Amino acid sequence: MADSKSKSRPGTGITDQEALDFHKLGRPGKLEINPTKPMATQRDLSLAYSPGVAVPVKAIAADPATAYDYTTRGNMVAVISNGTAILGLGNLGALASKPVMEGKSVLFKRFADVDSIDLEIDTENVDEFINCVRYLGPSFGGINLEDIKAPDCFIIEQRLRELMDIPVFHDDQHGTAIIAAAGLINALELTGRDLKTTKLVCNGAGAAAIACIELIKAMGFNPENVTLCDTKGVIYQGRSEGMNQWKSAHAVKTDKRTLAEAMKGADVVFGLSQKDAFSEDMIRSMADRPIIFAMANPDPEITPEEVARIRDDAIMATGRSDYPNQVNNVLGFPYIFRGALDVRATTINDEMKIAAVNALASLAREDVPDDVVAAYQGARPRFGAQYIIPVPFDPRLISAIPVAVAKAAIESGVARREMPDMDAYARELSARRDPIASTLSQLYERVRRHQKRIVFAEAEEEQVMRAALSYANQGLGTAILLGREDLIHSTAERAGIDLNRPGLEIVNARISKRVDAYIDYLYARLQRDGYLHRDVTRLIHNDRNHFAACMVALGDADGMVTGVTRNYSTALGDVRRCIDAKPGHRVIGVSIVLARGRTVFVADTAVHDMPAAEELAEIAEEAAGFARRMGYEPRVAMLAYSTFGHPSGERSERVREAVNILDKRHLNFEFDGEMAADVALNRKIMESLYPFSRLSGPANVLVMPAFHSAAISTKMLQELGGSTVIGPLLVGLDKSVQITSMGAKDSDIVNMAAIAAYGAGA
Ligand SMILES: NC(=O)C1=CN([C@@H]2O[C@H](COP(=O)(O)OP(=O)(O)OC[C@H]3O[C@@H](n4cnc5c(N)ncnc54)[C@H](OP(=O)(O)O)[C@@H]3O)[C@@H](O)[C@H]2O)C=CC1
Ligand SMILES: CC(=O)C(=O)O
Ligand SMILES: [Mg+2]
Repeated sequence: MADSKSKSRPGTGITDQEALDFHKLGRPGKLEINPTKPMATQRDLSLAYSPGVAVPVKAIAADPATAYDYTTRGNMVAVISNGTAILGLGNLGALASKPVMEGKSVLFKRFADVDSIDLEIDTENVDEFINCVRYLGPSFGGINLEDIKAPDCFIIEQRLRELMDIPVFHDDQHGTAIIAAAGLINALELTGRDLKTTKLVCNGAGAAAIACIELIKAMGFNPENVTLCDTKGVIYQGRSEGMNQWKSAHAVKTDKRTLAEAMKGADVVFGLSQKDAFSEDMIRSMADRPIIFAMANPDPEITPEEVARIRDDAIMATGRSDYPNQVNNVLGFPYIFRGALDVRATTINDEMKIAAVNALASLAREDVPDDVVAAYQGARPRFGAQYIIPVPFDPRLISAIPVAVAKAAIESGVARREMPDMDAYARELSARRDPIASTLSQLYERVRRHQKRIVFAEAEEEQVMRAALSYANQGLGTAILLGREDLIHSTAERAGIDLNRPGLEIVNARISKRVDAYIDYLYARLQRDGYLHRDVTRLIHNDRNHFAACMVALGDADGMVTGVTRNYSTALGDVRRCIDAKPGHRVIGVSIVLARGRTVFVADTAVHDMPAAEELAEIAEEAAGFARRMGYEPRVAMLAYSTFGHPSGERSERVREAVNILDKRHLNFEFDGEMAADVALNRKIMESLYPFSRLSGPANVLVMPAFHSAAISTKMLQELGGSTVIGPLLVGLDKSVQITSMGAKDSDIVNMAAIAAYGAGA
C-alpha cells in the first residue's frame, strides 16, 4: 500500500516523501560553507592564517569598523530560534526548528545574496537566550530572530536591541507586519476604503499579530476599530484570562466575546493563528468586499477555495506560494537586511520598516515589465484583487526594497556608511540576481501552461518513477511510464509510491498496439544500414530507448527522457537510430554551468569527438541559439589552449579556422577566438591584454575545441569547483529528447523532463 508520504500535499504538487528526500539526499540539509579565498599554497596559508592574519587582527583592534572590510561580518546574518513557535506548528523545540532556519538562511542567499547561518538555541528561558545571543555581535552584521513564541519574543528582541549595536529584527513580528501592511494598503485602495474607518479583526495575539496591529495603528487605523482575538476569544478591556501586557495594550471596550461575533460586519480579517481557525459562517458574516489575509503557515486559517465557495467579492491572501497574493515575510527579510547591511546600519528602525512597506506596496501598482513577466507564470499581472503584492521571484524586489531601506537608514541617522550614488547602488543590486533561477522558473512555468506528454523510458527504476510522479504532480503534463506493468507496480508498492493519480500512464512495449507502426517506421530507416526486419522487431520489443524514441518520432509522446541505466553515448546511439537532426541543424550537447552567480553554456559536451573547423562553427551557432532561447544574449568564445595565435598548434589552428568560417556567415551574435578560458571569462585580462577582442563582456558561451576538453572541464568544475552543471542537454534533434547521466537523482530527471517538454514547444 502506498502511504501518505507519496500523497501530494494539497495545492503544492509535492509529496511528503519528496520533501524528506529533498532535505536528505546529497548533503543532508540545505546549506554549506565555502571559502572565498584560495587556500592552495604556503603563501595563501601565510596570508589567511599565521602570520598574515595578525595584520587585520591588529587593524580591527585599532578600528573596529574595519571588521566590515576584513571579515565576513558585513554580509553575514544569524538566523536564530529556540523553536517555540515554528511556523503555525507550535512549540516543537530548537532542533525541530532547524529545517525552517536553514530555509530562511538559504532564502537570504538566494534572494538578496546575504550570507547567513542558522543557530538553534536550546532553551526556553528568556534570560539564558538573551545571554547566549548578546555576545555574538562581533560575528554578524545582523541578527534575524525567528519563530520564538510571544510574549518571550518581545522581551528578547527589546533587550537584544538595547544590548547590541547591530540590527536585531524579529522577522515574525516586523517582517510579517511590513508585508501585511503593504498588502493591506493596496487592498484598501482597491476596495475604496479609508483606513481611519476600516474595521479590522486580527485572530492571533502573538508575535506576528501584535506587530501587525501596532504597525497598522501607526499608519492611521483607529484603535477602536481593531479587535484582537486569541485562543480565548476577543481581547476586551477587563479580561484577565490568558493576558499579558502586550495583549492588554490592544484590549478594546466591547461586548463581543468570540471571534465569530467580532468578525460579523468586519472589513478586514488577519489570520495569524492556526490552520482552519476561520469558519465559512465567519467569512459569510463579513462586510461587502472583505479583505481576508489568512497568513498561518503552512496551512491558512481558511483556504482561497473555501472562501470562493462562499463569496466572490473577497480579496484573499495567504502565506503560501501556491495561491495568488502571498503575504509572507520572505518578501521582506532578505531585502531589508540587504539594505541595512549595505549602509552598516546600527538598527532597523520604524523609518526603514515604513520605507519597505511603501516600496513593496508601490511595486505592485507599477506595470510589470517584459523581463519580469516570467516571474508571474508568464501572465502579466495587473494591480487588482488577484495581485496586491509582488511575488517572491519578482526580480525588481532586489533593487527596490534595499534602496528604500538604505535611504531611510541614512536619512534617520542610523547608517554608518554613506551611499553617495543610489542609482549605482540599485544597478549593483540588480547584478546580484542569479539569472538562471528565473530562467528555470520561466521554463517550468511555460511547461505548466503548455503541458506536454513525456515518456520516461526507464520507468521500472525507482528514481525514474519518482521523477515521473513529480512531473505529473507539478502540473507539467502527462508522464508516460514505459516498462512492464507488473514490475512498475511492484517497484512502486515497495517504494511507497502511489501511481494511481491523473497525469500518469503506463505503456508496456510488449503489448502496445503501436508496436507494428514503430517496427515499420524503424525498418524503413535502418534497412539499408545492415538491419534485418527481425533485428528491428527485436529492438522495438526489447529495447525501451528505441520504443520510446519511436513514440516521440511518431507523435505518441512529445518528448523523452532516458539515460539512468545506460551510458550517454549508448543512449544517444539508440535515439539517433530513430530520430534525425532538425533540418539545417547539428546535434550537439550543451551543458549549463552555474558557478559563483554566473551562468555559462559549454558546448559540445556530448556528440562530436574531434570536431573539424566547419563543425566547430556549427557548434557555435547551435550553442548561441540555445543560449538565446534560454534568455541570454550570447557572447561566444571559441576556446583553445592558445590566445590569438600564441602559442601556435594544430588544434588552435582549427579553432582559428572556425572563427574565420563564422566571420563569413554574418551572424547576429558576438563571437571571437581562439582564446584561452581565463581570457574568455575574465574581463580584466581581456581588456588589458587583448583590447581588440570583439566580445563586449566576459563570454557566456564557451565552445570547446574537442569533446574531451568539454567533458573534462565541466566534470572538473562540478567536482572541484562546486559548480552546478545541468546537462549535457541535447540540442538540434528534430524531436525533443534528453539523456540524463547514469544513476541521476529523481530531481535531475524531472529537470531533464521539463527541459524536454520545453524543447517540444512548451
Ligand atoms: N505569513 C507570514 O509571513 C507569517 C505567518 N505567521 C503565522 O502566524 C501564526 C502565529 O505565529 P507567531 O505569531 O509567530 O506565533 P506565537 O506563538 O507568537 O502566537 C500565536 C498566537 O496565535 C494564537 N492562536 C493559536 N491558535 C489560535 C486559534 N485557533 N484561534 C485564535 N488564536 C489562536 C495564540 O493564542 P494564545 O495567545 O491564546 O496562545 C497566540 O496568540 C503562525 O501560523 C505562523 O505561521 C507568522 C509569521 C509570518
Ligand atoms: C513565514 C514565517 O516566518 C512563519 O510562518 O513563521
Ligand atoms: Mg517565522
